[in-house]
Amino acid sequence: MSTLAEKTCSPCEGGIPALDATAAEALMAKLESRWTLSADARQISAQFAFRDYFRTMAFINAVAYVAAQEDHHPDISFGYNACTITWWTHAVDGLSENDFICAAKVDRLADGK
Ligand SMILES: C[C@H](O)[C@H](O)[C@H]1CNC2=NC(N)=NC(=O)C2=N1
Repeated sequence: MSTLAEKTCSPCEGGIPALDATAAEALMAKLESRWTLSADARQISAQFAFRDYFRTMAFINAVAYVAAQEDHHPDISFGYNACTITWWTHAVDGLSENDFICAAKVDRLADGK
């Protein structure tokens, strides 16, 4: 669906502004509809449901692999058969394009594309 998934994260150590709500909303349109933008436009998150604990953990490990490759790391919460992935860029205390690149890569993982 998205060429965002073909991009690579840029190292981010701050010094740039976070995306504003308008820019974040424009990038949201490139992600699958499972993603929601927080009310303050500083985070995006999505929930993923699975049949069992093993499948949930397998997906989380795949996301962790993407995070390690991109050097950009999500917050992840999980239970027996679901997990929530939240992306934000600590260095800018809000969203950067990196978050959307990683979310698009997670969409690709989840949808087998
Ligand atoms: C240099 C490197 O890009 C930074 O330390 C990265 C590591 N992973 C990161 N992950 C997230 N989510 N936000 C960051 O600001 C961040 N910084």
